[in-house]
Amino acid sequence: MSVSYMTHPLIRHKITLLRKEDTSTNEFRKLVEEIAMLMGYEALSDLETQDITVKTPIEESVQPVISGKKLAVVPILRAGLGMVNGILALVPSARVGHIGLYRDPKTHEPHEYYCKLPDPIDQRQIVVVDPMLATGGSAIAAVDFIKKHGGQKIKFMSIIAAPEGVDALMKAHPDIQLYVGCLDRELNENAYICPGLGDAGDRIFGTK
Ligand SMILES: O=P(O)(O)OC[C@H]1O[C@H](OP(=O)(O)OP(=O)(O)O)[C@H](O)[C@@H]1O
Ligand SMILES: O=c1cc[nH]c(=O)[nH]1
Ligand SMILES: [Mg+2]
Repeated sequence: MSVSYMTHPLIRHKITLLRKEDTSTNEFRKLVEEIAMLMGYEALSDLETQDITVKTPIEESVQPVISGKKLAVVPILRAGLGMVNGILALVPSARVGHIGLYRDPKTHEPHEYYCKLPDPIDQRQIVVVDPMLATGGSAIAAVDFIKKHGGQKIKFMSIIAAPEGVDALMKAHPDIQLYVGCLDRELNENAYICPGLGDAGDRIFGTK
């Protein structure tokens, strides 16, 4: 598995704003979408293209376009939903799958409550999105599910990750490509990322 950590100042700047506890729900949502788009720009640099013939005012020419139908964005609900439009702004014709998981507050184990993927999935480039990679339990369960349904080319994008989550995901799925906006220090006793940004789902949807 390859892990890429974002170094672009625009991404790092927006992640800093995201962390502030007085960032409003509205602002938080916008930032998550913008960061997803900027990270997507980096993560999709090897996206498949196909050649088409276009007629310019001067002449006919063969030029590349994105094979958009071949991409699937798969948010892990709920918080991953906040990143979807950022990726769709780059590849509007991408398909969207959904994986519903919540972390048990006591055991921190992921529980699945919804799954729907584009069919067929085996030839698609899949980009799983979730702003937080903490213990890695949710990410591992999501990739397990995608592979069980035939997904093979998998990228995973998280805005903030803990070292524990990166290690666990690398161990469980060494074949995927991971893109991390910022690697934080550690998990606390409640398996929250420190310094982190709190509960991403609650901050995106204004719950709690
Ligand atoms: O790496 P892990 O330890 O599994 O933690 C990360 C997961 O926790 C959060 O979801 P949460 O369970 O809070 O659900 P929500 O998005 O509905 O708030 C987050 O969005 C990840 O999916
Ligand atoms: O810090 C964390 C850990 C898991 N989920 C979150 O939303 N935040
Ligand atoms: Mg949450």
